Amino acid sequence: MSTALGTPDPHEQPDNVRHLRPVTDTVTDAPGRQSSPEAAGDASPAAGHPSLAVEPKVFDGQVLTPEQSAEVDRRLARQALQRSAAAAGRVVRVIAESDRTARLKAVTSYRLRHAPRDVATLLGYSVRGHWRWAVKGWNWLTYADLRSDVRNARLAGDAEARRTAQQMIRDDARARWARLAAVVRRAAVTGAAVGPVAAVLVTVNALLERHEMWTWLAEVYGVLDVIGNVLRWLLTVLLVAFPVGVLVASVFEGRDKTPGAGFLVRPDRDDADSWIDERMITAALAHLGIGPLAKFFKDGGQLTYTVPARVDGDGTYAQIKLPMGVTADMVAAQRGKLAANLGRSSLETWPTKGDEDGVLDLWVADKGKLAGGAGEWPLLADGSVDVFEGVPFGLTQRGTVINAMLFESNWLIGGRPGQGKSAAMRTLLLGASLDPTVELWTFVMGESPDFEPFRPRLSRYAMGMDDTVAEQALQALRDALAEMERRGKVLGEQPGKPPKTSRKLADKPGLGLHLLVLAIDEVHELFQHKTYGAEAAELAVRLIKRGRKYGIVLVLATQSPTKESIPREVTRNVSCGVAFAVADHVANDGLLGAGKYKAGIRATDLRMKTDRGTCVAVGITDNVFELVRTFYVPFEDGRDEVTPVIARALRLIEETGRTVADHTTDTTPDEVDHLADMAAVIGDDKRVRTAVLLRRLVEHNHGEYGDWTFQDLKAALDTARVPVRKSDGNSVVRAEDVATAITERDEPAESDDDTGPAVTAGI
Ligand SMILES: Nc1ncnc2c1ncn2[C@@H]1O[C@H](COP(=O)(O)OP(=O)(O)OP(=O)(O)O)[C@@H](O)[C@H]1O
Repeated sequence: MSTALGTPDPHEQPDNVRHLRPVTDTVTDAPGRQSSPEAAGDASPAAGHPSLAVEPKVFDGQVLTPEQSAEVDRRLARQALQRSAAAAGRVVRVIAESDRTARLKAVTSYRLRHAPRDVATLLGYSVRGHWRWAVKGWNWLTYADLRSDVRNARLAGDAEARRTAQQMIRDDARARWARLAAVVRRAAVTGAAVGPVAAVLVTVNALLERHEMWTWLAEVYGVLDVIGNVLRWLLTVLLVAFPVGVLVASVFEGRDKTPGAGFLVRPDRDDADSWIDERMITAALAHLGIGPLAKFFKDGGQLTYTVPARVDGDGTYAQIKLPMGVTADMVAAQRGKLAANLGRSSLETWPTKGDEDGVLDLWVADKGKLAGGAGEWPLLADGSVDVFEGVPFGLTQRGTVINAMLFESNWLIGGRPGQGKSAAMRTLLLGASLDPTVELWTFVMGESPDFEPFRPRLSRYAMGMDDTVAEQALQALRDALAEMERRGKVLGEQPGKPPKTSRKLADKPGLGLHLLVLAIDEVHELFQHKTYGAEAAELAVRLIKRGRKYGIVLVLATQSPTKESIPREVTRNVSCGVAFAVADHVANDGLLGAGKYKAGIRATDLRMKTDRGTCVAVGITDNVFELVRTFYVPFEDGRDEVTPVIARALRLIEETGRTVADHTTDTTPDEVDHLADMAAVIGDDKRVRTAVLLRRLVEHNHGEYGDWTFQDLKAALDTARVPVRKSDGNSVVRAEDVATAITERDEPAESDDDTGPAVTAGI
């Protein structure tokens, strides 16, 4: 509802008219904004000036209901609030701006106050940076890093690593001089080409004025002048910028905390948690409860670290000269306590005797590093082997791959049941099988299929609990010994003083000087055999002592490395001892050698199951011992990764034009050649009585004929079509009949055989 009103008197408003506004409501609520003249000026009391005619104003208004009026009030209140907030914001901004200025002033004055200290710090960084550069330069010039490798390798007794580092120094020096020579040569060639031209230009310039020169020559000089000016300018800039740049770079270098100058900073390590340093070792040793050691520390003694704690593979190594009255054995005896003091498990802590009784070699594994297996066998999918270089066997505690030597090395592998002996032996033989010249004889003295996939690659193989296997293993030892004699003669005829079995000789098929590996699993069964044990032990000892030189080696595995089951001479003379988890110090020293347990080299600390596949080994590297995580090539639970490797090994043999030497003799009773045996035992006799023939057969091969009766003999003769004749009332077998039977049997084979003898692996 709208209404037109007369001259407004704001004090006299009808009740229901609370707000009257001009039609063109130009009055704004915003402060500072101009109100319209009608609203602001004309409606003011000044309008009542006497000289001014009072013009009645007409307002267009609206009569509001109380609710609408309340709403307008609220809106006005909100706008007033917003105006106040905006005003307050402006005040805060002003304060803040004045704050920033104050802060700037404070910071500037603080910086100025501390300027001398800051400059000193920067100078300090710069000096340190220059020092680091000098050290780096010196290290580079003197091959300090490689020399340190040589020193460490020498201390560790690692001849191979030492030789490698020394060779690297020589190679590096040669390359460096060659580079220098190349630079000098290039400079000389450039000087020879540019020098004369420059000399001519300088001379001409000195003798002639520019206007006297040909125009083009003067232009050349003009260009040269410009280039010269630019270069001069650049040089001036550089003379200022270079020192500044060097200063800035040296400050950055000085702030760098990464290892560079080795003795200024500790080597960076990812596994900071696992860090073991001399301080921790000293504290751990001080709390072992060893009387003389505790007294030494109490009296203020300081340990001498002949090798300071340093990263060594997956752990830390240190060598310590122990004080008077303390031996390394005493520390080794407290291994558990030492491990606890260092926050490690026993298996991760290896205190052993150094070069002398009073020198402690300590190697501590990084926490949890030994828990992982060795990973995939490097030759699983690809590759061949030079057995004279070694076979990948496992990872050392330092995390490096061990190339185990089979050539000239006899092995004794032992440990409690199910800890990985056969698997380790399998890995060694698998590696050897990938050298096409290697001949493998394998006997398993128990019912175990561990080596079944090897069959086609083996020249001799027998597996089982019965006596025939023991007999064949014994025969193999006898034959290996005879082979050794033969090789001795062949080797003696070779050039060289004295000639030595080598890769070169092994590669000559006619000589038969290739590596012959005779592996016997569960060998204690053979050595303890009541009929064949004594002879087997004697032959094994002779082979171990003398066979190496002729390329014949034994790899023996056993669950029971006691002196009753393994001859002492075998234990003493094998070069590589491998102990998986063992029960006691007797088994430990039986495998690793006398005194090893006392010296801290203990497979007793390996845990059944948990440390399956991990062994302590001696003789497989130049180090006193190795803790080895062996590679595992599975052959169990329907998983067979051995057969493909054997197939590859056979292909390698084929590619070299060889065949697997087949010396397989009588792997089962049925394969015994009865006729040949009869011919052998009849010898030069024309005929022998059947009773004599049977007796001689039993003597000849007890395993095969020991339980034969006359019926068995008769049946065998019938099968071979050899008649039993009568002579002076006795039943006899004639040599002539046996020979005829052999001829008739072999005839078809002989007629087929027109290809000549095949070259056999290694022969
Ligand atoms: N290097 C390894 N890594 C992982 N597991 C392994 C390793 N070696 C062996 N094993 C596991 O241990 C089991 C037993 O291994 P293996 O048969 O070689 O033991 P063993 O000591 O020869 O036992 P036994 O004395 O009974 O013949 C294997 O079936 C395998 O599961």
